[in-house]
Amino acid sequence: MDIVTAQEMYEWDQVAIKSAGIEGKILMESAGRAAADVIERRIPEHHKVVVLIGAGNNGGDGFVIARTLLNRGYEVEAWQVAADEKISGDAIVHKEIFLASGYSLFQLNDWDALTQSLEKADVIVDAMLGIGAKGPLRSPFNEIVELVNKQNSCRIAVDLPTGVPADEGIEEFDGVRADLTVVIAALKMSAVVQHTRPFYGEIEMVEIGLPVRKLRHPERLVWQRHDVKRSLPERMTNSHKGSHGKGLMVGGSDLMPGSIAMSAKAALRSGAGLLTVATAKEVIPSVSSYVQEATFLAMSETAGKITGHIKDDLQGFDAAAVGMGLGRHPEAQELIEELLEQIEAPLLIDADGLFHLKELFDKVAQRPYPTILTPHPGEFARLLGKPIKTIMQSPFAYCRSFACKHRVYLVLKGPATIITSPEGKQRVDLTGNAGLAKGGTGDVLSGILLAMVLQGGSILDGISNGCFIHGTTAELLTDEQHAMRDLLATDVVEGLSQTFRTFS
Ligand SMILES: NC(=O)C1=CN([C@@H]2O[C@H](COP(=O)(O)OP(=O)(O)OC[C@H]3O[C@@H](n4cnc5c(N)ncnc54)[C@H](O)[C@@H]3O)[C@@H](O)[C@H]2O)[C@@H](O)CC1
Ligand SMILES: Nc1ncnc2c1ncn2[C@@H]1O[C@H](COP(=O)(O)OP(=O)(O)O)[C@@H](O)[C@H]1O
Ligand SMILES: [K+]
Repeated sequence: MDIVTAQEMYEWDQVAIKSAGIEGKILMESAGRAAADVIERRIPEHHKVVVLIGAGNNGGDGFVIARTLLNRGYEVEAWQVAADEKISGDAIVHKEIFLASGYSLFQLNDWDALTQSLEKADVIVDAMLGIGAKGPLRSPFNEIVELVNKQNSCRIAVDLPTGVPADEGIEEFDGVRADLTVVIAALKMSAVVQHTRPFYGEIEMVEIGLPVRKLRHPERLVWQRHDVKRSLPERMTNSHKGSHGKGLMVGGSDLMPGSIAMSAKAALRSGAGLLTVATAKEVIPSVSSYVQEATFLAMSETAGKITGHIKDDLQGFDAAAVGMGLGRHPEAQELIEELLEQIEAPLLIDADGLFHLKELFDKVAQRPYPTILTPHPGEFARLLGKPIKTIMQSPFAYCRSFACKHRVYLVLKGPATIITSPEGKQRVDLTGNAGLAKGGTGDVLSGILLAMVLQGGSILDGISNGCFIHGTTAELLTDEQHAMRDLLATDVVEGLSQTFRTFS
Protein backbone atom coordinates (compact mmCIF):
# COMPACT_ATOMS: atom_id res chain seq x y z
CA MET A 1 0.00 0.00 0.00
CA ASP A 2 1.67 3.22 -1.19
CA ILE A 3 2.03 6.26 1.04
CA VAL A 4 1.99 9.50 -0.93
CA THR A 5 2.45 13.22 -0.47
CA ALA A 6 -0.18 15.58 -1.88
CA GLN A 7 2.19 16.38 -4.74
CA GLU A 8 2.67 12.70 -5.60
CA MET A 9 -1.11 12.19 -5.53
CA TYR A 10 -1.63 15.07 -7.95
CA GLU A 11 1.00 13.52 -10.24
CA TRP A 12 -0.91 10.24 -10.18
CA ASP A 13 -4.13 12.02 -11.10
CA GLN A 14 -2.34 13.65 -14.03
CA VAL A 15 -1.00 10.30 -15.24
CA ALA A 16 -4.52 8.88 -15.08
CA ILE A 17 -5.98 11.84 -16.92
CA LYS A 18 -3.25 12.54 -19.49
CA SER A 19 -1.56 9.17 -20.13
CA ALA A 20 -4.44 6.78 -19.59
CA GLY A 21 -7.25 9.03 -20.75
CA ILE A 22 -9.35 8.60 -17.62
CA GLU A 23 -11.06 11.93 -17.25
CA GLY A 24 -11.09 13.65 -13.87
CA LYS A 25 -14.87 13.48 -13.66
CA ILE A 26 -14.69 9.69 -14.09
CA LEU A 27 -12.14 9.44 -11.27
CA MET A 28 -14.42 11.57 -9.15
CA GLU A 29 -17.41 9.35 -9.92
CA SER A 30 -15.34 6.29 -8.96
CA ALA A 31 -14.07 7.92 -5.77
CA GLY A 32 -17.51 9.09 -4.70
CA ARG A 33 -19.20 5.76 -5.44
CA ALA A 34 -16.49 3.78 -3.69
CA ALA A 35 -16.79 6.03 -0.64
CA ALA A 36 -20.59 5.69 -0.73
CA ASP A 37 -20.19 1.89 -0.74
CA VAL A 38 -18.07 2.07 2.40
CA ILE A 39 -20.57 4.40 4.10
CA GLU A 40 -23.48 2.16 3.10
CA ARG A 41 -21.76 -0.88 4.60
CA ARG A 42 -21.21 0.95 7.85
CA ILE A 43 -24.58 2.60 8.55
CA PRO A 44 -28.18 1.44 8.83
CA GLU A 45 -30.58 2.69 6.16
CA HIS A 46 -32.75 4.78 8.52
CA HIS A 47 -29.75 6.91 9.59
CA LYS A 48 -29.81 10.60 8.72
CA VAL A 49 -26.80 11.66 6.73
CA VAL A 50 -25.46 15.19 6.24
CA VAL A 51 -22.85 15.61 3.52
CA LEU A 52 -20.72 18.77 3.82
CA ILE A 53 -19.45 19.78 0.39
CA GLY A 54 -16.50 22.11 -0.33
CA ALA A 55 -15.51 23.91 -3.52
CA GLY A 56 -12.75 21.71 -4.95
CA ASN A 57 -12.45 18.08 -5.97
CA ASN A 58 -13.01 16.84 -2.43
CA GLY A 59 -16.34 18.65 -2.61
CA GLY A 60 -16.86 17.00 -6.00
CA ASP A 61 -16.54 13.62 -4.32
CA GLY A 62 -19.16 14.87 -1.85
CA PHE A 63 -21.69 15.58 -4.64
CA VAL A 64 -21.23 12.03 -5.94
CA ILE A 65 -21.57 10.52 -2.44
CA ALA A 66 -24.73 12.49 -1.69
CA ARG A 67 -26.30 11.54 -5.04
CA THR A 68 -25.35 7.87 -4.70
CA LEU A 69 -26.75 7.58 -1.18
CA LEU A 70 -29.95 9.41 -2.21
CA ASN A 71 -30.31 7.06 -5.20
CA ARG A 72 -30.05 4.18 -2.76
CA GLY A 73 -32.81 5.47 -0.52
CA TYR A 74 -30.90 7.15 2.30
CA GLU A 75 -32.15 10.29 3.98
CA VAL A 76 -29.46 12.75 2.99
CA GLU A 77 -29.03 16.50 3.32
CA ALA A 78 -26.33 17.79 0.99
CA TRP A 79 -24.84 21.10 2.17
CA GLN A 80 -22.72 23.15 -0.16
CA VAL A 81 -20.62 25.15 2.28
CA ALA A 82 -18.71 27.18 -0.33
CA ALA A 83 -20.07 30.00 -2.47
CA ASP A 84 -21.46 29.04 -5.91
CA GLU A 85 -18.74 30.93 -7.76
CA LYS A 86 -16.01 29.03 -5.88
CA ILE A 87 -17.14 25.61 -7.09
CA SER A 88 -14.46 24.60 -9.54
CA GLY A 89 -13.28 21.96 -12.01
CA ASP A 90 -14.98 18.59 -12.10
CA ALA A 91 -17.02 19.49 -9.02
CA ILE A 92 -19.09 21.77 -11.31
CA VAL A 93 -19.99 18.76 -13.46
CA HIS A 94 -21.00 16.66 -10.48
CA LYS A 95 -22.98 19.49 -8.94
CA GLU A 96 -24.95 19.70 -12.21
CA ILE A 97 -25.52 15.93 -12.27
CA PHE A 98 -26.67 16.09 -8.65
CA LEU A 99 -29.20 18.84 -9.39
CA ALA A 100 -30.27 17.27 -12.68
CA SER A 101 -30.97 14.02 -10.80
CA GLY A 102 -33.76 15.93 -9.03
CA TYR A 103 -32.05 16.45 -5.71
CA SER A 104 -31.85 19.72 -3.84
CA LEU A 105 -28.93 21.36 -2.24
CA PHE A 106 -28.71 23.33 1.00
CA GLN A 107 -26.59 26.46 0.87
CA LEU A 108 -24.82 28.07 3.76
CA ASN A 109 -27.01 31.20 4.12
CA ASP A 110 -28.23 30.47 7.58
CA TRP A 111 -25.95 29.12 10.29
CA ASP A 112 -28.86 28.13 12.53
CA ALA A 113 -30.20 25.84 9.83
CA LEU A 114 -26.82 24.17 9.39
CA THR A 115 -26.42 23.80 13.14
CA GLN A 116 -29.85 22.17 13.44
CA SER A 117 -29.14 19.90 10.53
CA LEU A 118 -25.84 18.75 12.06
CA GLU A 119 -27.47 18.22 15.44
CA LYS A 120 -30.08 15.91 13.89
CA ALA A 121 -27.56 13.96 11.81
CA ASP A 122 -26.54 10.42 12.71
CA VAL A 123 -23.69 10.62 10.24
CA ILE A 124 -21.74 13.65 9.02
CA VAL A 125 -19.76 13.13 5.84
CA ASP A 126 -16.86 15.57 5.56
CA ALA A 127 -16.20 16.29 1.88
CA MET A 128 -15.06 19.86 2.39
CA LEU A 129 -11.30 19.83 1.85
CA GLY A 130 -8.85 17.13 0.87
CA ILE A 131 -5.26 17.25 -0.24
CA GLY A 132 -5.72 20.78 -1.59
CA ALA A 133 -6.03 22.44 1.82
CA LYS A 134 -3.32 25.05 2.31
CA GLY A 135 -2.52 27.07 5.41
CA PRO A 136 -4.84 27.61 8.35
CA LEU A 137 -8.51 27.02 7.64
CA ARG A 138 -10.34 30.08 6.39
CA SER A 139 -13.92 31.00 7.14
CA PRO A 140 -16.38 29.35 6.98
CA PHE A 141 -14.38 26.08 7.19
CA ASN A 142 -12.77 26.86 10.53
CA GLU A 143 -16.20 27.51 12.11
CA ILE A 144 -17.76 24.46 10.47
CA VAL A 145 -14.94 22.18 11.63
CA GLU A 146 -15.46 23.41 15.17
CA LEU A 147 -19.20 22.83 14.90
CA VAL A 148 -18.75 19.36 13.39
CA ASN A 149 -16.35 18.31 16.13
CA LYS A 150 -18.94 19.26 18.76
CA GLN A 151 -21.54 16.82 17.48
CA ASN A 152 -22.11 13.34 18.82
CA SER A 153 -22.78 12.01 15.33
CA CYS A 154 -20.44 9.61 13.56
CA ARG A 155 -17.97 11.64 11.47
CA ILE A 156 -16.79 10.13 8.20
CA ALA A 157 -14.09 12.03 6.28
CA VAL A 158 -13.47 11.65 2.58
CA ASP A 159 -9.80 11.19 1.65
CA LEU A 160 -8.58 13.09 4.70
CA PRO A 161 -10.25 14.99 7.49
CA THR A 162 -10.77 18.64 6.52
CA GLY A 163 -7.97 20.83 7.84
CA VAL A 164 -5.50 18.01 8.42
CA PRO A 165 -2.46 18.53 6.19
CA ALA A 166 -1.79 15.68 3.76
CA ASP A 167 1.99 15.85 4.28
CA GLU A 168 4.20 15.74 7.33
CA GLY A 169 5.83 18.80 8.86
CA ILE A 170 2.90 21.04 9.73
CA GLU A 171 2.50 21.54 13.44
CA GLU A 172 -0.37 24.00 13.79
CA PHE A 173 -3.71 23.10 12.24
CA ASP A 174 -7.26 22.44 13.19
CA GLY A 175 -9.13 19.56 11.63
CA VAL A 176 -12.22 17.39 11.69
CA ARG A 177 -11.83 14.60 14.21
CA ALA A 178 -13.11 11.72 12.12
CA ASP A 179 -14.32 8.35 13.37
CA LEU A 180 -13.61 6.90 9.96
CA THR A 181 -11.70 8.20 6.95
CA VAL A 182 -12.29 6.75 3.52
CA VAL A 183 -8.88 7.21 1.96
CA ILE A 184 -8.83 7.55 -1.81
CA ALA A 185 -6.32 5.47 -3.82
CA ALA A 186 -3.31 5.77 -1.49
CA LEU A 187 -2.55 6.64 2.11
CA LYS A 188 -1.53 10.24 2.54
CA MET A 189 1.59 10.67 4.63
CA SER A 190 -0.22 12.31 7.54
CA ALA A 191 -2.28 9.14 8.03
CA VAL A 192 0.73 7.50 9.66
CA VAL A 193 2.42 10.47 11.32
CA GLN A 194 2.02 10.53 15.10
CA HIS A 195 0.38 13.95 15.63
CA THR A 196 -1.96 13.80 12.63
CA ARG A 197 -2.92 10.10 12.74
CA PRO A 198 -5.56 10.46 15.50
CA PHE A 199 -7.66 12.82 13.35
CA TYR A 200 -8.30 10.03 10.82
CA GLY A 201 -10.00 7.57 13.16
CA GLU A 202 -10.35 4.19 11.50
CA ILE A 203 -9.00 4.07 7.96
CA GLU A 204 -10.51 2.33 4.97
CA MET A 205 -8.94 2.67 1.56
CA VAL A 206 -10.81 2.61 -1.75
CA GLU A 207 -9.53 1.96 -5.22
CA ILE A 208 -10.70 4.32 -7.98
CA GLY A 209 -9.32 2.77 -11.17
CA LEU A 210 -5.99 4.59 -11.44
CA PRO A 211 -3.69 2.99 -14.03
CA VAL A 212 -1.37 1.36 -11.45
CA ARG A 213 1.25 0.21 -13.93
CA LYS A 214 1.67 3.69 -15.33
CA LEU A 215 2.14 5.37 -11.96
CA ARG A 216 5.51 6.32 -10.54
CA HIS A 217 5.32 4.63 -7.17
CA PRO A 218 7.11 6.50 -4.40
CA GLU A 219 9.57 4.23 -2.59
CA ARG A 220 7.37 4.58 0.49
CA LEU A 221 4.78 1.99 1.43
CA VAL A 222 3.01 0.09 4.19
CA TRP A 223 4.56 -3.36 4.62
CA GLN A 224 1.75 -5.90 4.70
CA ARG A 225 1.15 -9.58 5.28
CA HIS A 226 1.33 -10.46 1.59
CA ASP A 227 4.73 -8.73 1.40
CA VAL A 228 5.98 -10.87 4.28
CA LYS A 229 4.57 -14.04 2.71
CA ARG A 230 6.33 -13.27 -0.53
CA SER A 231 9.72 -12.40 0.95
CA LEU A 232 10.16 -14.54 4.08
CA PRO A 233 12.94 -17.01 3.20
CA GLU A 234 11.78 -20.61 3.07
CA ARG A 235 13.36 -23.21 5.31
CA MET A 236 14.65 -25.92 3.01
CA THR A 237 13.94 -29.52 3.96
CA ASN A 238 17.58 -30.53 3.74
CA SER A 239 19.03 -27.50 5.51
CA HIS A 240 21.33 -27.71 8.54
CA LYS A 241 21.92 -25.27 11.39
CA GLY A 242 24.67 -23.52 9.45
CA SER A 243 22.25 -22.76 6.61
CA HIS A 244 20.31 -20.38 8.83
CA GLY A 245 23.14 -18.18 9.93
CA LYS A 246 25.54 -17.93 12.79
CA GLY A 247 24.78 -14.88 14.90
CA LEU A 248 26.64 -12.95 17.55
CA MET A 249 24.88 -10.92 20.20
CA VAL A 250 26.83 -8.55 22.44
CA GLY A 251 25.35 -6.92 25.53
CA GLY A 252 23.91 -7.53 28.96
CA SER A 253 25.15 -6.34 32.32
CA ASP A 254 24.55 -7.30 35.94
CA LEU A 255 21.58 -4.97 36.32
CA MET A 256 20.12 -5.72 32.89
CA PRO A 257 20.60 -9.40 32.16
CA GLY A 258 17.02 -9.78 30.91
CA SER A 259 17.51 -7.59 27.82
CA ILE A 260 20.09 -9.75 26.13
CA ALA A 261 18.35 -12.91 27.33
CA MET A 262 15.10 -11.92 25.64
CA SER A 263 16.90 -10.78 22.49
CA ALA A 264 18.72 -14.09 22.31
CA LYS A 265 15.63 -16.18 22.81
CA ALA A 266 13.69 -14.10 20.29
CA ALA A 267 16.46 -14.63 17.72
CA LEU A 268 16.38 -18.40 18.23
CA ARG A 269 12.58 -18.49 18.17
CA SER A 270 12.74 -16.58 14.89
CA GLY A 271 14.87 -19.14 13.12
CA ALA A 272 18.53 -18.23 13.75
CA GLY A 273 20.65 -21.34 13.17
CA LEU A 274 23.35 -20.74 15.79
CA LEU A 275 23.69 -17.98 18.32
CA THR A 276 26.62 -16.89 20.48
CA VAL A 277 26.00 -14.43 23.29
CA ALA A 278 28.97 -12.34 24.36
CA THR A 279 28.30 -10.91 27.78
CA ALA A 280 29.86 -10.11 31.15
CA LYS A 281 31.03 -13.27 32.82
CA GLU A 282 28.77 -12.97 35.84
CA VAL A 283 25.72 -12.45 33.63
CA ILE A 284 26.08 -15.76 31.79
CA PRO A 285 24.32 -18.01 34.33
CA SER A 286 21.12 -15.98 34.34
CA VAL A 287 21.02 -15.71 30.54
CA SER A 288 21.91 -19.35 29.94
CA SER A 289 19.15 -20.60 32.21
CA TYR A 290 16.61 -18.76 30.02
CA VAL A 291 18.26 -19.55 26.66
CA GLN A 292 19.74 -22.99 26.80
CA GLU A 293 20.27 -23.20 23.04
CA ALA A 294 22.80 -20.34 22.90
CA THR A 295 26.56 -20.59 23.40
CA PHE A 296 28.50 -17.95 25.31
CA LEU A 297 31.61 -15.82 25.18
CA ALA A 298 32.65 -14.64 28.64
CA MET A 299 33.73 -11.00 28.43
CA SER A 300 35.87 -9.33 31.06
CA GLU A 301 33.91 -6.98 33.24
CA THR A 302 34.14 -4.17 35.73
CA ALA A 303 31.31 -3.70 38.21
CA GLY A 304 29.09 -6.06 36.25
CA LYS A 305 29.55 -4.30 32.89
CA ILE A 306 31.48 -5.46 29.85
CA THR A 307 34.77 -3.60 29.69
CA GLY A 308 37.08 -5.84 27.72
CA HIS A 309 37.48 -6.69 24.06
CA ILE A 310 36.05 -9.66 22.28
CA LYS A 311 39.11 -11.84 22.00
CA ASP A 312 37.46 -14.44 19.85
CA ASP A 313 37.70 -14.50 16.10
CA LEU A 314 34.90 -12.31 14.76
CA GLN A 315 35.17 -13.55 11.19
CA GLY A 316 32.84 -16.53 11.39
CA PHE A 317 29.61 -14.66 12.12
CA ASP A 318 26.97 -13.98 9.49
CA ALA A 319 25.52 -11.04 11.43
CA ALA A 320 25.78 -9.44 14.86
CA ALA A 321 23.70 -7.31 17.20
CA VAL A 322 24.97 -5.13 20.00
CA GLY A 323 23.65 -2.86 22.71
CA MET A 324 20.81 -4.64 24.51
CA GLY A 325 21.34 -4.17 28.26
CA LEU A 326 24.96 -3.17 27.60
CA GLY A 327 25.07 -0.08 29.84
CA ARG A 328 26.26 3.39 28.95
CA HIS A 329 29.73 3.31 30.50
CA PRO A 330 32.56 4.89 28.46
CA GLU A 331 34.14 1.50 27.65
CA ALA A 332 30.99 0.55 25.78
CA GLN A 333 32.01 3.07 23.11
CA GLU A 334 35.28 1.22 22.51
CA LEU A 335 33.41 -2.03 22.20
CA ILE A 336 31.02 -0.61 19.60
CA GLU A 337 33.97 0.86 17.74
CA GLU A 338 35.69 -2.51 17.70
CA LEU A 339 32.60 -4.22 16.35
CA LEU A 340 32.08 -1.55 13.69
CA GLU A 341 35.63 -2.16 12.50
CA GLN A 342 35.86 -5.90 12.83
CA ILE A 343 32.50 -7.48 12.08
CA GLU A 344 32.60 -8.31 8.40
CA ALA A 345 28.86 -8.82 8.22
CA PRO A 346 25.65 -6.91 8.93
CA LEU A 347 25.71 -5.26 12.37
CA LEU A 348 22.59 -4.19 14.25
CA ILE A 349 22.97 -1.56 16.96
CA ASP A 350 20.20 -1.02 19.50
CA ALA A 351 19.51 0.55 22.89
CA ASP A 352 22.70 1.39 24.84
CA GLY A 353 24.70 0.68 21.71
CA LEU A 354 23.16 3.82 20.22
CA PHE A 355 24.18 5.95 23.19
CA HIS A 356 27.75 6.64 22.10
CA LEU A 357 27.15 6.28 18.39
CA LYS A 358 27.19 10.00 17.63
CA GLU A 359 30.94 9.89 18.23
CA LEU A 360 31.28 7.01 15.79
CA PHE A 361 29.33 8.18 12.74
CA ASP A 362 32.51 8.21 10.63
CA LYS A 363 33.15 4.56 11.39
CA VAL A 364 29.56 3.73 10.56
CA ALA A 365 29.69 5.40 7.17
CA GLN A 366 33.03 3.72 6.37
CA ARG A 367 31.75 0.18 6.96
CA PRO A 368 31.56 -1.83 3.76
CA TYR A 369 28.87 -4.01 5.39
CA PRO A 370 25.30 -3.11 6.28
CA THR A 371 24.65 -1.35 9.59
CA ILE A 372 21.17 -1.38 11.09
CA LEU A 373 20.12 1.10 13.78
CA THR A 374 16.90 0.56 15.72
CA PRO A 375 16.20 3.66 17.83
CA HIS A 376 12.95 4.65 19.50
CA PRO A 377 12.12 8.37 19.06
CA GLY A 378 14.11 9.36 22.17
CA GLU A 379 17.22 7.57 20.95
CA PHE A 380 16.81 8.98 17.45
CA ALA A 381 16.43 12.50 18.84
CA ARG A 382 19.71 12.03 20.69
CA LEU A 383 21.46 10.81 17.54
CA LEU A 384 20.19 13.83 15.63
CA GLY A 385 20.61 16.36 18.43
CA LYS A 386 17.07 17.62 17.91
CA PRO A 387 13.92 17.60 20.07
CA ILE A 388 11.69 14.51 19.79
CA LYS A 389 8.72 16.71 18.89
CA THR A 390 10.52 18.24 15.90
CA ILE A 391 11.50 14.84 14.57
CA MET A 392 8.11 13.27 15.06
CA GLN A 393 6.49 16.06 13.05
CA SER A 394 8.55 15.11 9.98
CA PRO A 395 9.67 11.55 10.65
CA PHE A 396 9.86 10.49 7.00
CA ALA A 397 12.16 13.36 6.09
CA TYR A 398 14.42 12.95 9.12
CA CYS A 399 14.69 9.18 8.70
CA ARG A 400 15.46 9.48 5.03
CA SER A 401 18.14 12.12 5.36
CA PHE A 402 19.78 10.33 8.30
CA ALA A 403 19.79 6.90 6.64
CA CYS A 404 21.17 8.28 3.37
CA LYS A 405 23.78 10.47 5.04
CA HIS A 406 25.21 7.76 7.29
CA ARG A 407 24.54 4.86 4.90
CA VAL A 408 22.50 2.88 7.43
CA TYR A 409 19.29 0.94 7.62
CA LEU A 410 17.19 2.80 10.15
CA VAL A 411 14.24 1.40 12.09
CA LEU A 412 12.44 4.24 13.90
CA LYS A 413 10.20 2.36 16.30
CA GLY A 414 6.71 3.32 17.38
CA PRO A 415 3.04 2.64 16.64
CA ALA A 416 3.97 3.35 13.02
CA THR A 417 7.52 2.05 12.69
CA ILE A 418 9.39 3.65 9.78
CA ILE A 419 12.05 1.47 8.15
CA THR A 420 14.47 3.29 5.82
CA SER A 421 17.24 1.89 3.63
CA PRO A 422 20.54 3.68 2.91
CA GLU A 423 19.10 4.49 -0.53
CA GLY A 424 16.10 6.18 1.07
CA LYS A 425 13.45 3.52 0.41
CA GLN A 426 10.86 3.61 3.18
CA ARG A 427 8.45 1.09 4.60
CA VAL A 428 6.00 1.52 7.41
CA ASP A 429 4.96 -1.24 9.76
CA LEU A 430 1.57 -0.53 11.31
CA THR A 431 1.22 -3.76 13.26
CA GLY A 432 1.34 -4.00 17.03
CA ASN A 433 -0.56 -2.29 19.79
CA ALA A 434 -0.10 -0.54 23.11
CA GLY A 435 0.56 -3.92 24.74
CA LEU A 436 4.06 -3.43 23.31
CA ALA A 437 4.50 -0.10 25.11
CA LYS A 438 6.55 -1.80 27.83
CA GLY A 439 10.20 -2.29 28.69
CA GLY A 440 11.83 -5.19 26.90
CA THR A 441 9.77 -5.33 23.74
CA GLY A 442 12.50 -3.47 21.84
CA ASP A 443 15.01 -6.12 22.92
CA VAL A 444 12.71 -8.78 21.55
CA LEU A 445 12.51 -6.87 18.29
CA SER A 446 16.31 -6.72 18.02
CA GLY A 447 16.52 -10.47 18.39
CA ILE A 448 13.90 -11.03 15.73
CA LEU A 449 15.64 -8.61 13.36
CA LEU A 450 19.01 -10.30 13.85
CA ALA A 451 17.44 -13.64 13.02
CA MET A 452 15.78 -12.23 9.90
CA VAL A 453 19.08 -10.80 8.67
CA LEU A 454 20.86 -14.10 9.41
CA GLN A 455 18.46 -16.06 7.26
CA GLY A 456 19.33 -14.27 4.05
CA GLY A 457 17.33 -12.32 1.51
CA SER A 458 17.49 -8.56 1.29
CA ILE A 459 18.24 -6.67 4.51
CA LEU A 460 15.37 -4.27 3.90
CA ASP A 461 12.89 -7.12 3.43
CA GLY A 462 14.30 -8.95 6.45
CA ILE A 463 13.98 -6.07 8.87
CA SER A 464 10.57 -5.11 7.50
CA ASN A 465 9.44 -8.71 8.02
CA GLY A 466 10.88 -8.71 11.54
CA CYS A 467 8.91 -5.59 12.51
CA PHE A 468 5.73 -7.08 11.06
CA ILE A 469 6.23 -10.36 12.91
CA HIS A 470 6.90 -8.59 16.22
CA GLY A 471 3.77 -6.43 15.98
CA THR A 472 1.57 -9.20 14.64
CA THR A 473 2.57 -11.42 17.54
CA ALA A 474 1.37 -8.78 19.99
CA GLU A 475 -1.91 -8.54 18.09
CA LEU A 476 -2.45 -12.30 18.07
CA LEU A 477 -1.67 -12.51 21.78
CA THR A 478 -4.04 -9.70 22.74
CA ASP A 479 -6.76 -11.19 20.50
CA GLU A 480 -6.57 -14.45 22.36
CA GLN A 481 -4.81 -15.11 25.65
CA HIS A 482 -3.73 -11.64 26.86
CA ALA A 483 -4.92 -8.12 27.46
CA MET A 484 -2.73 -5.19 26.40
CA ARG A 485 -2.23 -4.39 30.05
CA ASP A 486 -0.67 -7.69 31.06
CA LEU A 487 1.27 -8.53 27.88
CA LEU A 488 5.00 -8.92 28.59
CA ALA A 489 8.01 -8.93 26.33
CA THR A 490 8.62 -12.58 27.23
CA ASP A 491 5.06 -13.40 26.12
CA VAL A 492 5.94 -11.93 22.73
CA VAL A 493 8.97 -14.23 22.55
CA GLU A 494 6.82 -17.28 23.27
CA GLY A 495 4.04 -16.02 21.00
CA LEU A 496 6.33 -15.98 17.97
CA SER A 497 5.53 -19.64 17.31
CA GLN A 498 1.88 -18.72 16.82
CA THR A 499 2.78 -16.00 14.29
CA PHE A 500 5.21 -18.15 12.30
CA ARG A 501 2.58 -20.88 12.05
CA THR A 502 0.33 -18.42 10.19
CA PHE A 503 3.07 -18.12 7.57
CA SER A 504 3.68 -21.80 7.00
N1 LIG B 1 -8.80 13.99 -10.34
C1 LIG B 1 -8.56 14.29 -9.10
O1 LIG B 1 -7.74 15.17 -8.84
C2 LIG B 1 -9.27 13.56 -8.04
C3 LIG B 1 -9.36 14.16 -6.79
N2 LIG B 1 -10.10 13.64 -5.81
C4 LIG B 1 -10.42 14.41 -4.60
O2 LIG B 1 -9.98 15.71 -4.73
C5 LIG B 1 -9.27 16.13 -3.58
C6 LIG B 1 -8.29 17.18 -3.96
O3 LIG B 1 -9.00 18.18 -4.66
P1 LIG B 1 -8.51 19.69 -4.83
O4 LIG B 1 -7.17 19.72 -5.38
O5 LIG B 1 -9.58 20.39 -5.55
O6 LIG B 1 -8.41 20.20 -3.35
P2 LIG B 1 -9.47 20.28 -2.17
O7 LIG B 1 -10.82 19.86 -2.59
O8 LIG B 1 -8.86 19.63 -1.02
O9 LIG B 1 -9.45 21.81 -1.82
C7 LIG B 1 -9.43 22.84 -2.77
C8 LIG B 1 -10.32 23.96 -2.32
O10 LIG B 1 -10.06 24.31 -0.99
C9 LIG B 1 -9.81 25.70 -0.85
N3 LIG B 1 -8.86 25.85 0.26
C10 LIG B 1 -7.55 25.45 0.28
N4 LIG B 1 -7.00 25.71 1.47
C11 LIG B 1 -7.98 26.27 2.22
C12 LIG B 1 -8.01 26.77 3.55
N5 LIG B 1 -6.96 26.74 4.35
N6 LIG B 1 -9.16 27.27 4.02
C13 LIG B 1 -10.24 27.31 3.25
N7 LIG B 1 -10.28 26.86 1.99
C14 LIG B 1 -9.17 26.36 1.46
C15 LIG B 1 -9.31 26.13 -2.19
O11 LIG B 1 -9.53 27.49 -2.40
C16 LIG B 1 -10.12 25.22 -3.12
O12 LIG B 1 -11.40 25.77 -3.32
C17 LIG B 1 -8.70 14.87 -3.02
O13 LIG B 1 -8.42 14.99 -1.65
C18 LIG B 1 -9.80 13.89 -3.32
O14 LIG B 1 -10.78 13.94 -2.32
C19 LIG B 1 -10.95 12.49 -6.12
O15 LIG B 1 -12.12 13.01 -6.62
C20 LIG B 1 -10.34 11.57 -7.12
C21 LIG B 1 -9.90 12.27 -8.35
N1 LIG C 1 1.51 1.81 21.11
C1 LIG C 1 2.26 0.98 20.38
N2 LIG C 1 1.74 0.39 19.28
C2 LIG C 1 2.49 -0.44 18.53
N3 LIG C 1 3.78 -0.77 18.80
C3 LIG C 1 4.35 -0.22 19.87
C4 LIG C 1 3.63 0.68 20.71
N4 LIG C 1 4.46 1.07 21.70
C5 LIG C 1 5.63 0.45 21.51
N5 LIG C 1 5.58 -0.34 20.41
C6 LIG C 1 6.68 -1.18 19.88
O1 LIG C 1 7.37 -1.76 20.99
C7 LIG C 1 8.78 -1.70 20.82
C8 LIG C 1 9.39 -0.85 21.94
O2 LIG C 1 10.77 -0.73 21.77
P1 LIG C 1 11.67 0.12 22.77
O3 LIG C 1 11.08 1.47 22.97
O4 LIG C 1 13.06 0.02 22.28
O5 LIG C 1 11.50 -0.70 24.11
P2 LIG C 1 12.59 -1.27 25.13
O6 LIG C 1 13.84 -0.46 24.96
O7 LIG C 1 12.01 -1.06 26.46
O8 LIG C 1 12.76 -2.68 24.81
C9 LIG C 1 9.00 -1.16 19.43
O9 LIG C 1 9.08 -2.22 18.51
C10 LIG C 1 7.73 -0.35 19.16
O10 LIG C 1 7.45 -0.24 17.79
K1 LIG D 1 -12.40 15.78 3.65
